[in-house]
Amino acid sequence: MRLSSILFYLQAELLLVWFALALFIFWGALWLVHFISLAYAKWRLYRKPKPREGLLPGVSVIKPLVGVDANLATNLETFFTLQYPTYELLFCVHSESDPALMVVQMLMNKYKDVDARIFVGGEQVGLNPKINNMMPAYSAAKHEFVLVSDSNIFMREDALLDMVLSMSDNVALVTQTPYCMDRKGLGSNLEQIYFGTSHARIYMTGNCLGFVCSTGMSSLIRKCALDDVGGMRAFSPYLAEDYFFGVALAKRGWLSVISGLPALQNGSTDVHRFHDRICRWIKLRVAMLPHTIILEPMQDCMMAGLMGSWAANMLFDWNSLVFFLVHVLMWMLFDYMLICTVQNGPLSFGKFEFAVMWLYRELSALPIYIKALWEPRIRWRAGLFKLRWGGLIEEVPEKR
Ligand SMILES: CCCCCCCC/C=C\CCCCCCCC(=O)N[C@@H](CO)[C@H](O)/C=C/CCCCCCCCCCCCC
Ligand SMILES: O=c1ccn([C@@H]2O[C@H](COP(=O)(O)OP(=O)(O)O[C@H]3OC[C@@H](O)[C@H](O)[C@H]3O)[C@@H](O)[C@H]2O)c(=O)[nH]1
Repeated sequence: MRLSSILFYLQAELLLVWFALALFIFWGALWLVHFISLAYAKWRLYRKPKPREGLLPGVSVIKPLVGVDANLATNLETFFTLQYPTYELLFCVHSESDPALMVVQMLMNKYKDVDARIFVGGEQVGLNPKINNMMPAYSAAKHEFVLVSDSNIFMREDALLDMVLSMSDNVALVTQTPYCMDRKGLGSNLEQIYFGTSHARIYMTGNCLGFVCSTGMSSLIRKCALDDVGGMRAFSPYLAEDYFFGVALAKRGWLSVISGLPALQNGSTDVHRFHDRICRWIKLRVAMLPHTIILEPMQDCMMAGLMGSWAANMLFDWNSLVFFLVHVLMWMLFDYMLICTVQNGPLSFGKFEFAVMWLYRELSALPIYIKALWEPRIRWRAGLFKLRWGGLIEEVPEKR
């Protein structure tokens, strides 16, 4: 063999070793994320908030609604029975014909002494339909804090108090960590496992390390701080208004924190709808934060296992199959500990069912990710959208 060929092979080998080392360090960092998320969840979730001196501030609760599902009445009723001294409920629907209106009216008749109003038709301030829907309520909100709460949220009686008590003087945004109520059905269980494991891991670590990752299904906002960055209307060019609230507030030096109680999503769902929603969220993240195009699939269990086992084999000659299997088993164990912490009580499914559904979710993560990249258009309720890099919305006209 010629000297130049030997040198070429040596250089290629060295490059591979460096590449393997980088992957191995990344794999190690993912385990650090596991530890941080578990420790942070144990520290922050379900801890008793410190009582506040003086009067509790008033809260305007904005409920954007579109249509009805089997649990809507139950979920909305929990807002009429909140244990909190001063709050108003502001229900928003796009049109007079929305069936959610009847549900709200029925509840308003049942709880006549709760301060509640309905806003119909929204205000067209931009392309984000949720913002358009909420705009009249936001303009009419009379309290110092605004709680944006999606239609599928079930509130424990003490949840609003818990959120307000998490709001200190330097904080402008308190989000409830997205999680789920115990529900029956494969779709609901998969959703609960996703939010209690993969999502919670990043949400806990992101919040612990001060990254903006606000998922706004249940978020308490200091109204003067949001007004200071342009009010709600300023975020109508974005589909992921919740994330951009967090970014804008952080730029002004405000902190975002999580509350002690997680958000209890209690909409009716199935496997198909769950996948669609995850797919839609991936499209949002890819447009807003292009670096997640590579990072996101790499931080999933299976992909991380493949990378780690190849790197460990390359660097230390360890058996790849054994490494991969131990990796998956340990990852599942850490995820189980995390979901138990977020649940703070027994799960509604057994350990074996957890293992099977967790495996299915992890194995489907990459195909769902590829599907999301394959079709960049986003269907959200009645609208069809496309996002430009940076997260700005482009409306896509429906084909007739
Ligand atoms: C060495 C470890 C590297 C880990 C990098 C992780 C990169 C992000 C990968 C996956 C994202 C997972 C999902 C996070 C939850 C987002 C849920 C969501 O999409 N919500 C949208 C709808 O409500 C919302 O509009 C968007 C919110 C923005 C999410 C931003 C996610 C970035 C989080 C960064 C945290 C990094 C923590 C690890 C640091 C070592
Ligand atoms: O056209 C719409 C669509 C949705 N909405 C409302 O927006 C809320 C969230 O809608 P969905 O439950 O369909 O969607 P998601 O749970 O995936 O929302 C999530 O992702 C997109 C972000 O903008 C949201 O803030 C976030 O909660 C609901 O309360 C829904 O009623 C509208 O008011 N109008």
